[in-house]
Amino acid sequence: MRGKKPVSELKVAVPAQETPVDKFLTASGTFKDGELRLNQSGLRLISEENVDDSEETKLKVEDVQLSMDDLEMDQVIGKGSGGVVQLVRHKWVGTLYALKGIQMNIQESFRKQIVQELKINQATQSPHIVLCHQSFYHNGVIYLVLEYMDRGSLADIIKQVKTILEPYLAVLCKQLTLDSTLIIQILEGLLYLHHERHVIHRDIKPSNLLVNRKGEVKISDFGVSAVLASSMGQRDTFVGTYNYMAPERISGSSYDYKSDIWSLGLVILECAIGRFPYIPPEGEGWLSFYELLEAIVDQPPPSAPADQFSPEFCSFISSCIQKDPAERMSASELLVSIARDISISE
Ligand SMILES: Nc1ncnc2c1ncn2[C@@H]1O[C@H](COP(=O)(O)OP(=O)(O)OP(=O)(O)O)[C@@H](O)[C@H]1O
Repeated sequence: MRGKKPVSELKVAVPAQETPVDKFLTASGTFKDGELRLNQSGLRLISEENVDDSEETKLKVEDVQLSMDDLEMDQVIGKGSGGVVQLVRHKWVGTLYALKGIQMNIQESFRKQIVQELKINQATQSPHIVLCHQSFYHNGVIYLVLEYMDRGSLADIIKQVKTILEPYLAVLCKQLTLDSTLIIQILEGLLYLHHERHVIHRDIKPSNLLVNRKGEVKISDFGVSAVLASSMGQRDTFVGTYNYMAPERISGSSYDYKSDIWSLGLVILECAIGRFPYIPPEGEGWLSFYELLEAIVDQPPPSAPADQFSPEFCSFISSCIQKDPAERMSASELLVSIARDISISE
């Protein structure tokens, strides 16, 4: 291809950090330097005589290793047990990312090893999983450069709207296209993790289900906690909330993909009724968090109130929240059953 240079020959005159962005960006937001064009859609080489717009000539900005110097902090958008999540902007290209910092009090060599493992783990490609573009290590903190989900998490949404209406949650909604419903999107994400990546997420909860303005719902934190735990030789040490954990995990039995389905059922029920489905004994709060765990293991599972929700929705919830994993449906079985319900209703 005429005019196309190997990437290794690229010479980019990087402006000094103090230089204002508008000195090297055109009004349309394109950075120009000789044959180089850098804009919202990525990095391109353009021969003066032969402008080739084919996909092959495009290099995404995420294909080049990012560092802290490339990113401009905007604001803190969340806080997890590992550290804060900040909204950041790529200084040259303007793309927004969620930058998650994980502070770990472990040896530097260990942290570098974890970043290496995370890079291998970045192969995830599913429209239903939050993309981790890159990871790097900076000043004692491991940073993940994540796809920015601009409507935050389901936890944030539940706080704002109290309940999410069944038509949006459920499947039998004529106004919405099939794949726009929340349940189907999460199930597709789980199907990908379980069947293609052969991993259990282990931490499905409202704050790990992120939403964007296009109405897409994606599963986040996939692999990150698993990689961090395994890198530290603590695969079974769980940090986070136990509220959504399946009974077989709480009681220390062996568990499989179905444990994610239990968590999904509880999350969807919580979205529908506007509160965590397990309620403490009348007039009391949970005396301790062990009481809640005991209730999950010993009590009958919660269900969707039949007088408020459709039989299909109630049956979906009960197919997920079965205490015996053998009785619980898998992601693929749930998707098949939803498709069957839809075809019957049409
Ligand atoms: N990619 C993202 N886009 C937009 N907001 C995000 C993104 N990732 C995380 N957040 C926000 O940051 C919050 C904290 O996320 P984080 O993953 O650090 O912790 P968590 O899942 O809430 O808790 P834990 O660390 O216990 O798992 C989320 O609830 C969400 O509001």
